[in-house]
Amino acid sequence: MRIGSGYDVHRLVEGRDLVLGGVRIPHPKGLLGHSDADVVVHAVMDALLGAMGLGDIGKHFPDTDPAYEGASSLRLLAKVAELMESQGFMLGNLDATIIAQAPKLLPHMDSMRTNIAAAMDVDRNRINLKATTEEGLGFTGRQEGISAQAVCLIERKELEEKTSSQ
Ligand SMILES: Nc1ccn([C@@H]2O[C@H](COP(=O)(O)O)[C@@H](O)[C@H]2O)c(=O)n1
Ligand SMILES: C[C@@]1(CO)OP(=O)(O)OP(=O)(O)OC[C@H]1O
Repeated sequence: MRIGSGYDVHRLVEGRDLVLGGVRIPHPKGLLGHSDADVVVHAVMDALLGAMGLGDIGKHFPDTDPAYEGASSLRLLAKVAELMESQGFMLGNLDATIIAQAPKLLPHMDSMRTNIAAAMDVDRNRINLKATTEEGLGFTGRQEGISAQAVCLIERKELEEKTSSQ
């Protein structure tokens, strides 16, 4: 079994859509980035790549590559899931926290969870998402940006198959 952690931040600006977990959320500002800047999906990808010992998203999807301009981060997550498959790993579970003073994310959590599970082709019960405000403190509290953290466990597929057949 291997553990990975991920962290990402994007700045909130006017004139951009707010996309979190692949859900377009109504808000006066959106996150700035080369891709759709889906900060929670970025943290999830970094956790998975970290667990595999394969670096980070900047290494796999450089922000200098026009191919990723405006890219759906869920599509990049699907590529990371393919990489996991090719390396012989499966997801144990993953848990992520979105740190956002606003908007209220609870009503969108279920859709985000469904999207992440679908992009990875795993059961929803392996994914947990949470949100917290920063009680008005710091850059997230001032609504200058949104950050996200993720941790995951992955396991070698043959090990899982052996255990489940015992
Ligand atoms: N952007 C957010 C932040 C929080 N939530 C939900 O509210 C609960 C309480 O948050 P606190 O920061 O006051 O502890 C939290 O557990 C989330 O369920 C949210 O929906 N959207
Ligand atoms: C996703 C990528 C690639 O488009 O760009 P951004 O959306 O800017 O995101 P960031 O977390 O700053 O860097 C990772 C990049 O690989």
